[in-house]
Amino acid sequence: MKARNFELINTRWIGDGHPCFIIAEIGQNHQGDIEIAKKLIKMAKDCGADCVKFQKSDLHAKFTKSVLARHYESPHAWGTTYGEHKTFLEFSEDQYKELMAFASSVNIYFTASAMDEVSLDFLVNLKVPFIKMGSGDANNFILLEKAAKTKLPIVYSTGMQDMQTVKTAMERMNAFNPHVCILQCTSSYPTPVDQVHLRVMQSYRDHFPGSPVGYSGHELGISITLAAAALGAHVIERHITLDKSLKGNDHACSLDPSELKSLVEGIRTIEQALGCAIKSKQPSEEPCHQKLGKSVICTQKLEAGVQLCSDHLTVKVGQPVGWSPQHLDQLIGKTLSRNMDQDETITSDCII
Ligand SMILES: CC(=O)N[C@H](C=O)[C@@H](O)[C@H](O)[C@H](O)COP(=O)(O)O
Ligand SMILES: C=C(OP(=O)(O)O)C(=O)O
Repeated sequence: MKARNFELINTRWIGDGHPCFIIAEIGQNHQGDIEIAKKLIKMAKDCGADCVKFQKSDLHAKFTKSVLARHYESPHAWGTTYGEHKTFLEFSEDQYKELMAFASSVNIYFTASAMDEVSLDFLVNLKVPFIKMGSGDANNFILLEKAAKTKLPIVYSTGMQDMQTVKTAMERMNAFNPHVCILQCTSSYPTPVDQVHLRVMQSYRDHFPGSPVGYSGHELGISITLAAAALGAHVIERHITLDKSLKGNDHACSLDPSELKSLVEGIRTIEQALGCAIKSKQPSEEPCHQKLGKSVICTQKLEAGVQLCSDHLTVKVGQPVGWSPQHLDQLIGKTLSRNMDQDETITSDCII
């Protein structure tokens, strides 16, 4: 069976046997202001996220002229046309370099989604450790293949797609690159609870046995994302914000600092609680076992040399804790080494 893990970043693996990798998606919640972007990077680090992520576009490579010229009437618009709006939110290549250096100075991983071929080339040159492919490109096989050919690991989000498209996309990427992590995602802001479908993660696990599987969420709050972690998500991505009431399409469904901190703490607690699949008595159970654990007990006074039969034996809470009830059958036919009282616990030294 293929191992479901790979090295995402030098020494940091994702997948089975490794901690959940938590991506704080800054996206365009920086309001086009590099100082706010730095505050968000610092906030993500302080809250315990593993990585910050931006969205890199070359507007003429990503959008047609008519889309850029389209009137953008929205309370979240930063310009009168969609082009003006997106230009306002786009950082320059030098600003990306500055942000990457800042992330490195606060010791958090940095990457961005490559939203077109020009941006992919730029991010590769920038030497981001892995490439995020967002849902807008989840069916853009040409760009996905180009990303795969860079040989950088890929985190691939799958909003707005069906299973057949996702399967084809994975095949096309895996032909060049085995290191693709796939995220369940619904691209609505905020996502209605009944359109989240965390169970898709299990379908991805079944269909892509060599791939880590995670969740990129746009719902309100943190409980659904915690559930994704409890279902074993290897990677979690959520948008972050300094203030949910700020202007911008994504702020309302983003996590503020207190939510991000709670999410990270919750994920780390869940990971510990998921533990391992081997059932065994735990060290912390010993006091309860000593107080309430049952033992095999004599039903009557018995003399040394008696051969035990089932009528001689019952199961009760006794002192000391002795012969375990699950092994009661092994006592039948055994000879007592000493006299025993009614209600006395059988211990291993009571039989020959
Ligand atoms: C699918 C996709 O790319 N979604 C992104 C990631 O989740 C979003 O952050 C969009 O960039 C954002 O919602 C767009 O908002 P506007 O159109 O107001 O700039
Ligand atoms: C759109 C993006 O992500 P997702 O589809 O996971 O929301 C992105 O990373 O730019």
